[in-house]
Amino acid sequence: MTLSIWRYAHLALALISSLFLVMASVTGAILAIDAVQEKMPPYRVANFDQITLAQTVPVLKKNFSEISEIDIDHNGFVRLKGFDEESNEIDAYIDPTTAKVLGKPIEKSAFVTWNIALHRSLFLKETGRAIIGIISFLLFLIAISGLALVVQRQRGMKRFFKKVIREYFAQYYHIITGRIILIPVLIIALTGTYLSMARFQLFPEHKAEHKEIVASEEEPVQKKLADFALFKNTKLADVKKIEFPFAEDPEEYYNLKLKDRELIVNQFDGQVLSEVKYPSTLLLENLSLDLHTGRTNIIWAIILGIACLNILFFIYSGFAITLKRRATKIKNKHKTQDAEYILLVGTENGSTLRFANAIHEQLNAQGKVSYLTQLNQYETYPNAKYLLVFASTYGLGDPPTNGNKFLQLIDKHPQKNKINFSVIGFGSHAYPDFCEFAKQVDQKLAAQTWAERLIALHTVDDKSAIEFVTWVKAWSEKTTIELATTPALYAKKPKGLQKMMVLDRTEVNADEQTFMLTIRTPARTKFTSGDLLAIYPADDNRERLYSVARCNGNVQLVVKLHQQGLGSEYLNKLKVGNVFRARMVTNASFHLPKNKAVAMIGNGTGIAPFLGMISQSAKNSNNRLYIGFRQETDVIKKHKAFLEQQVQNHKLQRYQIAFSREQNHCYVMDLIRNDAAELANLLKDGGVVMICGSLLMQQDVEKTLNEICVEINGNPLSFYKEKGQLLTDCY
Ligand SMILES: Cc1cc2nc3c(=O)[nH]c(=O)nc-3n(C[C@H](O)[C@H](O)[C@H](O)COP(=O)(O)O)c2cc1C
Repeated sequence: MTLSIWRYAHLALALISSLFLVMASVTGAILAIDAVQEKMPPYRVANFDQITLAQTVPVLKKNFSEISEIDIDHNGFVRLKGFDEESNEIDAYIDPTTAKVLGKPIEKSAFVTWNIALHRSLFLKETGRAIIGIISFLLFLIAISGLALVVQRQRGMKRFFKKVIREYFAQYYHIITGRIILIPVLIIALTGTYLSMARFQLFPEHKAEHKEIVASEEEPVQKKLADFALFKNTKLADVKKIEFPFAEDPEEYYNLKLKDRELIVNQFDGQVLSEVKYPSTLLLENLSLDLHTGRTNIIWAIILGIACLNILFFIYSGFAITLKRRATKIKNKHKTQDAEYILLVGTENGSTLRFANAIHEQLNAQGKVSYLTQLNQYETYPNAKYLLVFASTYGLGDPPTNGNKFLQLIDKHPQKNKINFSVIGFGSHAYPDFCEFAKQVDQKLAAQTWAERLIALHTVDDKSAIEFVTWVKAWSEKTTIELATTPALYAKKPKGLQKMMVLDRTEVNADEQTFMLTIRTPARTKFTSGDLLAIYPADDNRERLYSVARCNGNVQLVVKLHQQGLGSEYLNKLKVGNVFRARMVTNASFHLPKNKAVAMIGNGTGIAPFLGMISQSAKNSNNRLYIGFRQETDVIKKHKAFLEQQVQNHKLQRYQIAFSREQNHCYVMDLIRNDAAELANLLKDGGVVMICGSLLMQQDVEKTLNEICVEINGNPLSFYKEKGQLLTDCY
């Protein structure tokens, strides 16, 4: 229940405000760049924060014949208005310690002024300002409801920053970036709201009203300005403006506007004649402006800019999540009262509905009267013979939102006839309470006098079509209703597949049971050696990944043929000229590092990405290769010739091959041990070790490398791993 309130609040608020938020975020990001740029001119002097008025005012008085005022802006730039010794009018940034003119005041560009107007009021004057104020407040509510959703999802505040289980891109990064950027977004929203409230004078207005000052009758004597206690104790950084006395008249004073108060100061002896403190609402308004604009701190301005861009990403990913949830719709041909088969679905993100729909459609196609609905729509079904419950689990083993009332509804609507029920739980072993809600439903139904369990509870881990088919078979057998048992029919079809063509292939090598494929991808496909080719051999969501090399712009891979191996048998059936559908997956953690010495270590098919990396290497690269095979075959002879060529081209420093089943058999570990000192040195000097091939080989290689590193370098391999000097791609 609580989840749904937060979710609907979060979504409704986002829907209402999204258009305005897009505009405010884009203009906000531009203004953040402007805030950073504003600080670029070198008008802020060194040690600005340490300079006192006693160091500034006398110097300025000496160098200018008349000063009307100085302004100190949020960048720490000091602007002086007055006249110089030659009576030229001055309005410029100056060095407060030397009185040197540094530059002319910078006017904001027309584009930035336009942006500010749009950001503050949408060009709608007061109405626009009111809208923006409301949107700021809505953003605050969105952030709070988002925070509540993440806390619920993570099962408590303490686990707020714990690992998020990745379901798909939009969902994952909505949460990940949301957690990081939450504080800046809350600050933007709160300060924006406060500024709008201040603008509409919702706080008492403040006017600095000084008491009446009576000038002394005595002839004033000018003390040294540098000796004024006030000037000595006041830092320039705490001053916003000083209005200078117009003439040497006892009734003319310094008017000092500090950050928190305003002072009237006697120009002859520096006495404070009147002091008015600003109210806290005004101080808060100034703080809000600093925090909202980032005008006082360049790093904060950058964070605000990133937060604005992130709000745009939230809008995109938030709507992507919503659309995904609503992707499958429920369609019924028959009425509830007539239905013999009642299918009830408990889903949060819609995938369970896809499975239920597939069964619903098959039943309808066979002329059965089937009715599909959500768990919370449960009622009495006068004609029902079969009840099928498809239930996912969320939170702490809780029901999904559309099933949160179901257990109570079972008590509320006892059925009149006997009904055979079957429960299928959808969940994930990544969570501790696997399919907990489905288990509760199964037990609750079993306790009803009208209900008879047809088959035991079945569970489906991570939307597995294969596990779902186990239930399909069991239910079909009991009911003698034929249902499709091909997993592919229930699986989500992978998206974004591209057509690829086989350009070349070798025969399967009899000893190694390996073969090499060269494949052409569509022209604009981006990939490099070390990336992965993803194929879907059964046209379902079962994916098989292969490490590839990029050779002459084509994909090259070495495949080990496994008996009844889904992926390898599929690839083995491909002939030159065949076209199939697949996609390239970027594997950035296994790309060849630039400008680093690299030791490539692998066995068997693990050579594939290395062949591409070597041919893609720059001349005189400090690469070496240690590779292990069973026997020397024709394909390996070809590899050898290729490697020889690369050594001559200075793309590979050297290579060594170990054959485990040749006469003087040796393993890749032996090669490593022989080169122990070199490899230890390579790691010590910041070089990288890349391992590709079997997991068993990886374990042995890491063990050997660890021994070498401890012995020679005095550091375990984990020391280099943490520094990203060990890259692996093993299977
Ligand atoms: C935030 C969250 C919490 C989850 N909690 C559980 C859980 O406690 N137990 C479980 O078995 N599965 C849990 N799951 C996994 C889902 O039940 C599973 O992915 C299911 O197939 C989703 O079905 P749906 O797309 O129909 O909502 C959770 C998933 C998410 C996103």
